[in-house]
Amino acid sequence: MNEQISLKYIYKLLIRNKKYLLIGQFFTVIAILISVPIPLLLPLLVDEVLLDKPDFFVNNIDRFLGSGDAFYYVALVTVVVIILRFLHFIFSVITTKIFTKISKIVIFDIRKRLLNHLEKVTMNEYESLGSGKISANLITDVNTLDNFIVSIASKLVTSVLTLIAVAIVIIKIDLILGLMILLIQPTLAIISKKIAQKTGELKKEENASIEAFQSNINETLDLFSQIKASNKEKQFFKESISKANAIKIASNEYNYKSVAYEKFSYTIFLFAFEIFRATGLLLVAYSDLSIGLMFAMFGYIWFVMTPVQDILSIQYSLASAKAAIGRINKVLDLECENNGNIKLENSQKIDISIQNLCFSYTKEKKTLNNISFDIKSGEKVAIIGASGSGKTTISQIIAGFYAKESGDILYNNISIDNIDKHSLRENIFLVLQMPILFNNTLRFNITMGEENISDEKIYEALKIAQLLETVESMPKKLDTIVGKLGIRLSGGQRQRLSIARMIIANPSVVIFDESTSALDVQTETNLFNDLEEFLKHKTVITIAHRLSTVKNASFVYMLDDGELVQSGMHEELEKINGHYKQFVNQQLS
Ligand SMILES: Nc1ncnc2c1ncn2[C@@H]1O[C@H](COP(=O)(O)OP(=O)(O)OP(=O)(O)O)[C@@H](O)[C@H]1O
Repeated sequence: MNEQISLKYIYKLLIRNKKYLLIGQFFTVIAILISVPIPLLLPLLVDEVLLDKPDFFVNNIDRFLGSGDAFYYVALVTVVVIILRFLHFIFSVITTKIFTKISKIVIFDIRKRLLNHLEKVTMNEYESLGSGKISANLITDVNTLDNFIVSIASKLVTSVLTLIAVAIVIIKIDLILGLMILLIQPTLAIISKKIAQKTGELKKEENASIEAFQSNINETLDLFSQIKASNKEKQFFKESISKANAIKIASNEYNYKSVAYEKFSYTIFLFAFEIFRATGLLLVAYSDLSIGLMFAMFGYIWFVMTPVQDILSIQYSLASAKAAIGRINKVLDLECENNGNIKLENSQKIDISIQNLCFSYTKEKKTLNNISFDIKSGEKVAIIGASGSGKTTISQIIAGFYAKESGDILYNNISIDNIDKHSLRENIFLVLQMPILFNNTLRFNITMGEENISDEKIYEALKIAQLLETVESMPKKLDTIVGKLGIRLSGGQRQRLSIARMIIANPSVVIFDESTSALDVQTETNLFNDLEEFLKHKTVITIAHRLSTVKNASFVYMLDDGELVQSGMHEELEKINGHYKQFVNQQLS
């Protein structure tokens, strides 16, 4: 069972970097020790220099550096404060660097684990989530975890230690003002977080309206010619205008309310600050708190703002991290391909035996029901049947894309369960009806990124695939970029490119799944003539609707609604009243 991602798992990954964590925390403590006294230094000069009550600072400066006037003391302490601030900056950068590095290592581990898992999941399982959700898990959710890990690794310890150190200092200076600081800041931080949540909701509404507009306008523009052809421009653009209007409303709400909320939360802070200031003044008037220490306390109220907010933000990022972990685990829950240890040697002769094969995409309906037949090595067979009868499904199961539900498929008498799927797919090549191409060069698409295939070999494959002239007429030839999903090539060119890909792969079993449906009959005939020599000793399974495409097959299997209803040679089947005869008659008529 795959270990799920959890907070404990993240902790385990973090602890693997124990050495760096400890170094990071060490620099954190130094940074805190440097920063905590800063708000105290200059205000103390109010008492010691301006009010002429020399104490710790002035006495020590006099003793070690000599005495001077007010400018001398103020300048000296200012320089010290600036140096401390600079050192604090340096140590903060060092700790940020260390903790960021640790979090990136942990996040890379998680992403790598997800990718390693995805590589092995079955097609059925992959389709249950879909590419959109999976890529959101890999990008957005893992980024959420990244933010969380940076927060806990760097901010948690820093903020807690800073607060403890400051609490000790401020309570020692004055109990009442100290407690006020420790109470005011968290309360204000909670209020402003709540307000931020409200703003967040408005922002979400604005984003949703923008997304709705974007998807609407994208679709409208993508299908512009179709819309024009149906004379429906007015209707579609009216819809786009109503989506644009929704942005106007949502955006207006967000923009003015977010500013109002922000100002509201700042005003509350100012109220609290004024009360705090008044308390400070009263304490100076009615207790022994000095004016300098009062100013220092004004500094500390600002100083604790960051650690308090950081601690609160950890709490919020914990909640989003937990949700992200839940979604990420859905990817890890996807079942892996049942991969066996037996490797099929490359280009060996393969006898295929399908035995009582059953398969369903969904619980409601059986797609393939109890199918059995054998294909001997080197045979040329055809699988035919009405649309939706299960031809593509069976070919994809034979090629090891989908896991069977029951029954078995034997390759040279070895069950598919015991075969290494990589070696299986190296021997069986499925040429699809609608090949999907990478937005890359023709060369990349034909070789699938393999670099040690010569151009000569590629041109040879293109010649057999009836694509040589087309490629040679392109200005950049093999370096031509085919566009997203191969948009710059016609359907027939894409199919022929996929056949060239198959020729380069040189498998022992080739499955043509409607792979020449977009070609005219003449090009198709030329293609199969030129392929004849290449396919001579290979097993060929052809799936097609056109009689002309399957007529070269020596044996025919006829599927109907997921069941094998007829099998035999063309000549035999033609004579029997049944599905095949019906198929032929339909084609002839
Ligand atoms: N990925 C999928 N998820 C769910 N159902 C599917 C999926 N692919 C195919 N089906 C369903 O399985 C049945 C068989 O589909 P299949 O593509 O194997 O038929 P086919 O005989 O190849 O059809 P065609 O000749 O139209 O290509 C159909 O009812 C189809 O709707």
